[in-house]
Amino acid sequence: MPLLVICNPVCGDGTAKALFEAHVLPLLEKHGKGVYKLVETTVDAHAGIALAQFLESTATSKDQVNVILGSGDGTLHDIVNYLPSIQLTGDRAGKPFPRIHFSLVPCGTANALYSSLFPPPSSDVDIAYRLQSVTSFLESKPAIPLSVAITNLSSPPFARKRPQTAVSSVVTSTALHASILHDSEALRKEIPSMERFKVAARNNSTKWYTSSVKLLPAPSIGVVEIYDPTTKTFIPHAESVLDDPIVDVEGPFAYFLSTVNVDRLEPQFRITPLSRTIPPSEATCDIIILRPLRDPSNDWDESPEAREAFVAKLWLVLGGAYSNGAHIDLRYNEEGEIVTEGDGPTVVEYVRCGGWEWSPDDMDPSAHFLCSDGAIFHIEQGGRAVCSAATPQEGAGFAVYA
Ligand SMILES: Nc1ncnc2c1ncn2[C@@H]1O[C@H](COP(=O)(O)OP(=O)(O)OP(=O)(O)O)[C@@H](O)[C@H]1O
Repeated sequence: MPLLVICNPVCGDGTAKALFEAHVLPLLEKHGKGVYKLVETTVDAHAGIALAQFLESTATSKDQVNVILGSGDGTLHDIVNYLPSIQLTGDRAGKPFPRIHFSLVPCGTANALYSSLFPPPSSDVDIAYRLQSVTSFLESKPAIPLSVAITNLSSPPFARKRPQTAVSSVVTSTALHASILHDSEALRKEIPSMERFKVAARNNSTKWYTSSVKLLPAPSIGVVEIYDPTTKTFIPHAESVLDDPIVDVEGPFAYFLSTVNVDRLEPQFRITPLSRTIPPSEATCDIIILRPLRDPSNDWDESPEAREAFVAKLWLVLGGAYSNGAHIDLRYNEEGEIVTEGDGPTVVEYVRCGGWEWSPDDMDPSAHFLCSDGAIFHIEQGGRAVCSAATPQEGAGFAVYA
């Protein structure tokens, strides 16, 4: 079975190539795994094109295809977006794509998927930690199918345009997370370090995002589920029943972030922790929603003062994600203080469902950003984003050694 190695030399701290030369390639050789082709990506989005060319040049192979991928999440994103958008030519023309099995070597900045599959013991990780997915491949362990979240960004009906599609294997977000990713890119020249994310977060901390949201059930469950901190389980959402399962959620929103496959976006930032501790039985989106007007101390007040007052609560929630996902159990007391006990309203709504729709208010430009695995998209005026989770069929799609 031919083996393709793809390495992004510019991801993370730029040491992927050295890591491959010193450790990954010798390990493959030691196990008799001849590398059919070694690709160092030379430009943005190169990985998907290289994999498509590889598939076309190995058309006789009926087996699954194995790829060793040295990168962060963005390079995987390039692949999962490019392949479904093309038709293979040559001997593969008209034939279905084979299943593609990835062995991940974490070389990026955040490595959300890898650190979700292999939670790091501490912030200091050694070579053995980084070679676990390759080792699983070498030990012929089964690969886990990757779910994807497919988001269609549609224009207003009168525009008569095809929707734009974004495929995520990690995160799809709007509101604060999308704004941080958007603004930090603009700050890259001025602040090349990771500090730019902190600056972008501070600059956006008082923003609330106006949008209408619909939560859609996963087909086999039939209703939208919500996490209940009392029972520590997902229960049917109070507004979702089998014959009327769609839940309408009104903003404003401070945070709206949806994941597939991962419980964290960085090694210690467990934003959707239950995707690991209560794994879903089918492809679902785990969504964290923070709506400031749920705060009992807020009397439907959207003034600048109310937004300023909420910032400390926002940081408490995000701090909880850094404390092993503790934010999902936080509640408000009657005074609107955030507490860890009692039976007050939960601070975040942690939803598990089949998909969602985000229809931003035309008057709120910041609500029009959407982030798909770090790539930023813009929802047109009058348009909306519709996201649904999907799992590949047997023998197709993407899988990863874990
Ligand atoms: N030679 C190259 N020059 C410039 N960009 C590249 C090159 N090769 C790949 N890229 C781009 O680099 C981007 C970032 O890669 P990736 O996300 O894998 O690393 P990261 O951002 O450091 O990690 P993470 O996503 O885990 O935070 C990808 O979008 C990819 O298209």
